[in-house]
Amino acid sequence: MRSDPVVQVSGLVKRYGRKTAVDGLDLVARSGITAVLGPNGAGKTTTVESCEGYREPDSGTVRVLGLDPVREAAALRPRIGVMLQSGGVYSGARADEMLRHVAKLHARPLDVDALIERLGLGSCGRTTYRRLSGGQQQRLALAMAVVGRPELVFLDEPTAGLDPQARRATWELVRDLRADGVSVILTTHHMDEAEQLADDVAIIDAGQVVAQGSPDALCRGGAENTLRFSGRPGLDVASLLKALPADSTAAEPAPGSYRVGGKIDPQLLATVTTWCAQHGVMPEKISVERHSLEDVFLELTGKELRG
Ligand SMILES: Nc1ncnc2c1ncn2[C@@H]1O[C@H](COP(=O)(O)OP(=O)(O)OP(=O)(O)O)[C@@H](O)[C@H]1O
Repeated sequence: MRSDPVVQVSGLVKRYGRKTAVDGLDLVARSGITAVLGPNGAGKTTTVESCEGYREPDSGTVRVLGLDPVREAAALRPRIGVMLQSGGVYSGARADEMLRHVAKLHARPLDVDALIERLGLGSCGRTTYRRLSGGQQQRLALAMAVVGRPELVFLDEPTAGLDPQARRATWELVRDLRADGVSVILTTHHMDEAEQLADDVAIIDAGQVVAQGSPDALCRGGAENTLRFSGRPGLDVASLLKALPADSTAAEPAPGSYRVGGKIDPQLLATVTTWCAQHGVMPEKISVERHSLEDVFLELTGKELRG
């Protein structure tokens, strides 16, 4: 059983003028890493900013570490770390100065030099913020969010625009945070990032959470999977289909290559092999293809991640 919620959002509504950005959203995040996925404009940033206390809900409630992020901001701020997509940094300040300054504001900061090294920022300590590359600015923002050893960190697209090496370094840091007992809420457009890092994934579309669960559960649940096998060409797929439960599909997309779609469970596998046995077919290369998180995402939202 995972612990008490670190974030609890109930019926959150947030409008910008006539645009409803968040539309009665419910979200519970527990300790560990929670990834928030959704197409462009789904309401991820608005939701996260409401949790950070930057936006006041039009209705609904938000609790972060049990506190109201707007009314109890003073108590909450020292306990959370926030990585913004941009801004919040004086562009003339040096990278290392800024990080040391933020570290001093906290009682038990991380070792600044180790953090700089960890994120590959060693070469740019004396560089002013405005002269850092986009990826370096990104990593500095991450360092500033975590240096105070918060209980909970919000990371908004922490690896957007990073090269593969910097992405991996960021993933390692996020995993270390979890190992240290820090909870992480991260928004991302990268399915592999959610699959690699998250204990829990919430998919947001049109201002609501449309699915939530572990990456594994999301891939297993709801979405149908595919069973493939090889056999001699020209098998009677109509006969196979008759043996299968309703709502299944059976096809021979290429000669001798068969695909069965539907709820693939041990019973269905037994039905297929029994049918093969009855028809003197030796099924070869039987495999079950699980849907990826990306498949699940597309199925639920009907949209590509970058819309
Ligand atoms: N300050 C604002 N004023 C007006 N509309 C806004 C504002 N901020 C966001 N919106 C609108 O609210 C909706 C939700 O935006 P939000 O930034 O929360 O989505 P998102 O899921 O984070 O998107 P993205 O993946 O593109 O960052 C969008 O339609 C956006 O255009």
